[in-house]
Amino acid sequence: MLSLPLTIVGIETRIFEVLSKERGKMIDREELSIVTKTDPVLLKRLLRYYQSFGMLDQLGDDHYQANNMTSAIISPGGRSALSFYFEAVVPALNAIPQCLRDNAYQNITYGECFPWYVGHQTNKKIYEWMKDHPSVLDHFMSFMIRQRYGQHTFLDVVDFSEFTRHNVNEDTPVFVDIGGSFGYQCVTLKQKYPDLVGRVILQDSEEVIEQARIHPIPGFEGIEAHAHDFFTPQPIKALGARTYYMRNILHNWPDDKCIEILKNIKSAMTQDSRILIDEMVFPESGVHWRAAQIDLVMGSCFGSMGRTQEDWDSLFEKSELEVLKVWKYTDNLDDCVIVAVPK
Ligand SMILES: C[S@@+](CC[C@H](N)C(=O)[O-])C[C@H]1O[C@@H](n2cnc3c(N)ncnc32)[C@H](O)[C@@H]1O
Repeated sequence: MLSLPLTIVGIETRIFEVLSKERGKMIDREELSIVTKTDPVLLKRLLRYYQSFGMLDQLGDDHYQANNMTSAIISPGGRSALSFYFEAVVPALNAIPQCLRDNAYQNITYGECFPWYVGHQTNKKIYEWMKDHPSVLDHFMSFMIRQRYGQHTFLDVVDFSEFTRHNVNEDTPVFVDIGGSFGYQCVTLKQKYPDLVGRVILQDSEEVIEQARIHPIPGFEGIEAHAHDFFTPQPIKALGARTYYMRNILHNWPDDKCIEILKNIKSAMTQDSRILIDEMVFPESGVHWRAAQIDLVMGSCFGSMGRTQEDWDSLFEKSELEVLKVWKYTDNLDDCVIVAVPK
C-alpha cells in the first residue's frame, strides 16, 4: 500500500542510489544521513521499512547494503516505471472506488465519472494530458523503451523472412512499427535480420518522433522515423508495406477506437500486406497477476481493456479482418502475435 510513495522517497533522497553505488559494501546510517541530507531519525524509519520489503539488506543495527531489488529500483527502467505509476496511474486508481460507486458498478468506460478524469481533475485523455506534462511523458517513454529489455519478442517465434520472400527491393516498406515509441522493435528486427532488404519505418506522435530523433537508441541507424497519428489514414501505402506492426497499441483503446486504427491501416494495404498485432490474449482462467493488473490500469487510465480470444475475435469481426495465424511467445503473460488481413 505504502511501498510506491515510499520508494519514490528513496529515489528522490538518493538512498537507493548511494547504496547501489557502493554495491557489496556496508554503509552505516550516519554516513547515509550525511550523503543524502536526510534526518537520521527519519532515515532509520525509512530504512526499517525498505528492509522489511526486501528493497535493501540490513546487516547490523545500523548497517545497510544494496541488493538486487535496490539495483532494479534505481535502474533507468525501474525509476521511470515507478515514477510513471506514481504520477500518472495511481491518481486514477485511487478514483476507482468513487467512479464505480457513482456508476452503479457498471463496467469502466469513458464518461463523466471516469477514473482518469476524476483522479487528475482533467477532461483530457491520457495522451493529450501527457503533452501538457512533459516530465510524465518522459517517464512513460523511458518505461516503454525498457519494459521488455532482455525478454522474449515476437521475433522468437515468427520467421520474418516469410513476409519478404517475393518482389522486395530496397524501396519496399517491409516493417512499419505503428506507435513504436523509440523504435526498439525496429532495431530488434534489423539486428536479427542484418541482411534485411527494404525500408524499416517507425511511426509515432510528433513529440515522440522528435525525441526518438534527438536521442536515438543504439542501433537506430537506417531506420526511418515518421510522425503519424494513427487516427488518420496510413501514409505508407504507395507500395503497400509488407507488415504493419503494432505492439501494445490496441490495448490502450476501446473497440470503437481500435476499429478506426485498423480501418486506417486497411486502406493502405495491398495483397502482400499483413497486419501484425502483438498483444496479450488473456486466457479465460488463471490469468497472471501482472496481466490482470494491466487490464485494470488500462481500464482506469485508457478506458480500454485486456482482451480474451473471444474479445479479439469480436473486435476482428467488427473490423472485417480475417486472422491467418496466432503465435504465442510468452507463457506467463500470453503475449501473442496475431497475423490478420482484410476479409
Ligand atoms: C503503450 S505504448 C507502446 C509503445 C511500443 N509499441 C511498445 O510496445 O513498446 C503506446 C504508443 O502509442 C503512441 N501513440 C499514442 N497515441 C498515438 C497516436 N494517435 N498516433 C500515433 N502514436 C500514438 C504513444 O506515443 C506510445 O508510443
